[in-house]
Amino acid sequence: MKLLIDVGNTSLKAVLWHSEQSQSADINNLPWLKITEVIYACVGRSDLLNDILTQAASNSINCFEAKVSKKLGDLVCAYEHVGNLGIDRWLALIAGFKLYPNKAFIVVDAGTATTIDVLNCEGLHLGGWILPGLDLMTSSLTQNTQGVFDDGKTPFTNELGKNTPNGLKNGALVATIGAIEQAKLHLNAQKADQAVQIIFAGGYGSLLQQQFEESIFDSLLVMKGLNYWYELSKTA
Ligand SMILES: Nc1ncnc2c1ncn2[C@@H]1O[C@H](COP(=O)(O)OP(=O)(O)OP(=O)(O)O)[C@@H](O)[C@H]1O
Ligand SMILES: CC(C)(CO)[C@@H](O)C(=O)NCCC(=O)O
Ligand SMILES: [K+]
Repeated sequence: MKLLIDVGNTSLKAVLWHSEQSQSADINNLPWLKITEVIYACVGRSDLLNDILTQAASNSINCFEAKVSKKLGDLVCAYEHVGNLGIDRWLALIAGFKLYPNKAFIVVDAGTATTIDVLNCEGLHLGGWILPGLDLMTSSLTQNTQGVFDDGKTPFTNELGKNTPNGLKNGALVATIGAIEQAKLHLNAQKADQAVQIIFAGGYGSLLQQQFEESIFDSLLVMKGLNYWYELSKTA
């Protein structure tokens, strides 16, 4: 089985992958005898990752770090400086492309940051946006103003706010929804007759998914991307 690791800005996630199935991994007690290779991606540095890579090396297990490339199969990256695109964004696009081949889609990864990426039906990444994640949006306001406060229990909804926590939380949610609506315009301009598939991932992905009919949430999107990246890189 493979050990797949996704290091974000807030947390490290690891799963064991075997015969197209994922299984949660206990990073304090990894089954090194059963692991054939480690495939990882990181957008920030991590001591925990370094520790796992050291353990892999002492077990003579090969480790592969996923990197963004200008092309991967039929997928083409929008960035001129591909090394600047977050690897988590590229992996989410790779996974989406495998899930919906020849289909235009938008990937929304909602974690510490919210990223929105647009891919057309030819596999061309048209580009995307980076927004503060929902928590960053609200905390930047509570920390930089006198009067804006959160009560720790108000949910994110798309209603108009009639008190401060409502105004704050719902403002963050609708700003994010509005950005996704803007992303749809970039694909509708290309193909007016086709519905656009939206794929959500990340800690707030499930909440956002509920705002868009016929969209999907896939908590394993980046992990699936790691797995496909490895398969495609081997044959490239
Ligand atoms: N059910 C949930 N599980 C985990 N995180 C959640 C959940 N609901 C909301 N969140 C929020 O999602 C964020 C974490 O998301 P995620 O794990 O995708 O990001 P990350 O890996 O920490 O960050 P990034 O990849 O953007 O650096 C936190 O802001 C957390 O408060
Ligand atoms: C935006 C984040 C932090 C989201 O995890 C990550 O994708 C990243 O560090 N990106 C680098 C900048 C870019 O994607 O243009
Ligand atoms: K992430």
